This record gives sequence, structure tokens and C-alpha cells, in this order.
Amino acid sequence: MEDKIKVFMNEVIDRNGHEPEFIQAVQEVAETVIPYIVQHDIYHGKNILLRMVEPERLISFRVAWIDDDGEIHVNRGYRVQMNSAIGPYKGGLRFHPTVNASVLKFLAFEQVFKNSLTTLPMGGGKGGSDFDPKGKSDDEIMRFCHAFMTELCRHIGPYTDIPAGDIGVGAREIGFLFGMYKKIRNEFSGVLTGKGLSWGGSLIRPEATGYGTVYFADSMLKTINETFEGKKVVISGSGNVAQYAAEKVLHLGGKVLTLSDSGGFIYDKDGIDKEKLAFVMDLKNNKRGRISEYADKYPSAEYHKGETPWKVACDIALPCATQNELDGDDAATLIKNGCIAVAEGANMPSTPEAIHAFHDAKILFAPGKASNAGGVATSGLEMSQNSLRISWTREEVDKRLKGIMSDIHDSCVEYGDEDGYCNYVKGANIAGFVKVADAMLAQGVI
Ligand SMILES: NC(=O)C1=CN([C@@H]2O[C@H](COP(=O)(O)OP(=O)(O)OC[C@H]3O[C@@H](n4cnc5c(N)ncnc54)[C@H](OP(=O)(O)O)[C@@H]3O)[C@@H](O)[C@H]2O)C=CC1
Ligand SMILES: O=C(O)CCC(=O)C(=O)O
Repeated sequence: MEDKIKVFMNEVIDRNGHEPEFIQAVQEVAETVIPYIVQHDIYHGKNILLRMVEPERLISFRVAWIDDDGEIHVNRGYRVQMNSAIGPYKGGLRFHPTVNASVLKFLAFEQVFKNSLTTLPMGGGKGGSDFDPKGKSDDEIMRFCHAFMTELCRHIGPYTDIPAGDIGVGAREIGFLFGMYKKIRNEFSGVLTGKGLSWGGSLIRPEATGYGTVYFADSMLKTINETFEGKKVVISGSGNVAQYAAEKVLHLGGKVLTLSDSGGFIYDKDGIDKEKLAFVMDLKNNKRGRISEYADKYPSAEYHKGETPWKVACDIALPCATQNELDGDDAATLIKNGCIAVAEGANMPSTPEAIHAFHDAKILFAPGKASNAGGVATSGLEMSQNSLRISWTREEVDKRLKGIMSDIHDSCVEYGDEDGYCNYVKGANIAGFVKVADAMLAQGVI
């Protein structure tokens, strides 16, 4: 079996060797899915995985924009349209200086499996730009988003490709992007998700990724007769996913000890309660400040500059910032300190060494493509509401989100069982693969 995986990976590396994040994401899938393909005649010999690792389309374009001082800047924009076997391309846009083709291809590849797991009819895509929103005025953000959309609008549409937010792209950016799409195409449609409530957005979409991650973690905990009640929870990030993961942990009776940003992390020994979390939301979403300011406001907190929070002893860890933020040493520290469960809110935050350590220690570990699927699932629900021209209540959307997360958990258990221990990585990869592979087989070699 190892030979087969090696031969496959050599071919992937030959074509994409300069794209480390993409290779990392493919390797993880290959290790779990190739053995399954070999055991199942209908998939064997069809080169399905080899077709899945090649984007159906990768668009790269110039984005020229003018700052508040009249200076002209050029950034690179992208959209990776990875796989449309089960529905139109769907996935977020990331604005961050680290964005490149490798990062977006890994995200788009993961998205294909994630979207399949939601059971909703969505293919996988991802896009963005190496534009850095930090320190830019609202007007500069608007001009950049408008310039970005003047090109992107040719490649997307409510039946073709439906982008949404990701790192650096929140409600403000989606508004500017939507406005320009509407103006150019003269069409008011559900072309983007994460829209504002008064112009086609869905209740619970802002909360969905964080809430969904905690719902998934709760399902995992139930398998060992545990709950969030009274548990110490360490969270990284302080953006959209981290904020609502923290909120849901509080709803379920857990104690949130940490949050972070790219500057460092804060540890509040008394816990980040509802009022303190409201401060963080205002700091990050309105004032666009740094997490270090939390420690200036609350004396119970320490700020650890340039560090990640994994050395803080906890029962549950929720990495919600970015890829490869939790390595093998961090995993060893978490395990040593008694951590029983890790659920990824971010995409691929744990390195392969960290994942192996979690599996070896047989603690509960949920990969992002399963545990953070609540965001895109609720985007799918936003698309449904747009098509039906109705808005569901908060309770209705939350109920559907919970149901979807519970079903994803069950699919992982179905495909991931290893003598009583659930390997959620294997479960998510195989369950996500089967639906897409069946559709690809039905549609022929295209
Ligand atoms: N938004 C969504 O619906 C979904 C998001 N995700 C994933 O969740 C993760 C977080 O996204 P989201 O919360 O939306 O993004 P936000 O932009 O709202 O927040 C990102 C957070 O991560 C921190 N961060 C970003 N890059 C780094 C880095 N290189 N090192 C340390 N910290 C970093 C940011 O800190 P700083 O402000 O200093 O940059 C910020 O606190 C990403 O992996 C994303 O792909 C997954 C599914 C859906
Ligand atoms: O809601 C969406 O379409 C995108 C969510 C996303 O980018 C992700 O799941 O990583």
C-alpha cells in the first residue's frame, strides 16, 4: 500500500513540488483514501484522486488600486475552481499577505471534501489575494474590494461559483464585493454568502463556523461520556471563528482560557466570560485592535508576545487561527497536560506530526474539514433561502446547523472506526471522497 501512495504522491510532487501546503493536504488525503480505493473495485483504476488534485480551473489576475495618498498598488488576485462534480464551486476568499497558489489550492482541495461532508450540493473552490487589510482605511478596503471584483465577476455567479469570507474577509468586505458585482452584472442574486441580513444574508452565518466546531467537539465528547461543562478550553485566534467558538463554549458551560492573534496570546486565569468576550468582539470587529489590549484592560490576564497558547494546560483545544499553527511539540505538550480533545476551527492548523501524536495518544481529534464545516454548511443554507426568497428564523438555521454537524460526525464514525477508536481524519476523507467520486464516475472523464 505504501508503494501505491508513494507512486501517487511522486506524480503530485512532480507537478506541484513548489507548493508545500498543497502537498501536505494531498498527502493526508492520499494516506487514508488510497487504501479505500484499492479495496473498492468501482473506484479502482479510474484515477479519480489524480483528477481531484488538479484544479478544474485556476484563475490569477492583477488587482490595481489607489490608496488614500493617491499611490497606486498592485496585488495578485486568485480563484481556484477545484471541483464541481456535486455542485457549483463554493468556498471563501482570503485576503492576507501569505496568500499564494499553494495556500489557495490546499484550501480549495480541503473544501471539496468538506462541502461533500455537509451533504449539500456544493463543489469546492477558494480564492483571495495577497492584499494585507491590516492598517488600511475603510475607503482603501472598499477600493481594493471593488477592484478585485471587477475581474472576479467574470468567473463567478449563483449557478457557477459562490465565494464567501475567510481570513481578512468579513461582513465589511463581502458588502463591498457584493455591491460591485451587482453594479457590473445588473443582478441581485445569491452570488456571495455571508451577506448582511437586510440584503440576503442568513441568520447564524457569522456564528456558524465557531458554533459548528463546538457542536462537533461536543458530539466527539459524547462518545466518551463527556461534555463541555466545567472543561478548560484553550482557543487560538480572535477572529470570526475563534469568537463564536468561545461564545458557544460559554453556552455549554466551559471555561475559555485563551485567545490569540498573530502578535501573541492572552491567558486569562479567571476565564473569558460573556462580558470580556463582548470586549474582544468590539476590539477586533469594530476597533480593529490587537489582542494584547485585552491584558491592558483585564488584570487577570497575561499577554505572551510572539507565542501560541498550546502550553496552557487544558481539557480541550480549539485551534481557530491559521494553517500549521500547532506542531508536534505543541501536540506533545497538550497531551502531557491532559488534553482529551482537539477540534480544528481553522483549516489544517495541526501539522502532520501533531496529528500523528494525537492519534498515537488516542485522544479525540477532529480535522477542520469535518469540524469547521458548519460555516460553509450555513452558507449552503443561505443559498437555499436566497433561491426560495425567504428567511428562516435563528432557531430554524441553528437547528439545521446542529443536525448537519451531527450527521458529519456520524459519517466520520462510519468510515473512521479503528477497533473502537475513531480516526476522524480517515473518516472525513473517505466519507467526503465517496460522494464526489460517485458523481465523477457518473459524469464520465471530463
Ligand atoms: N470564516 C469562516 O467561516 C471559516 C473560516 N475557516 C478558517 O478559520 C480560520 C480563521 O478564519 P477567520 O476567523 O474567518 O479569520 P479572521 O480573519 O476573522 O481571523 C483570523 C485570526 O487568525 C489570526 N491569524 C491569521 N493568520 C495568522 C498567523 N499567520 N499566525 C497567527 N495568527 C494568525 C488572526 O490574527 P491577526 O489579526 O493578527 O492576523 C485572527 O485572530 C482560517 O483557517 C479559516 O480558513 C474555516 C471555515 C470557515
Ligand atoms: O462559507 C463559505 O462558502 C466558505 C467557508 C470557507 O471558506 C471554509 O469552509 O473554509
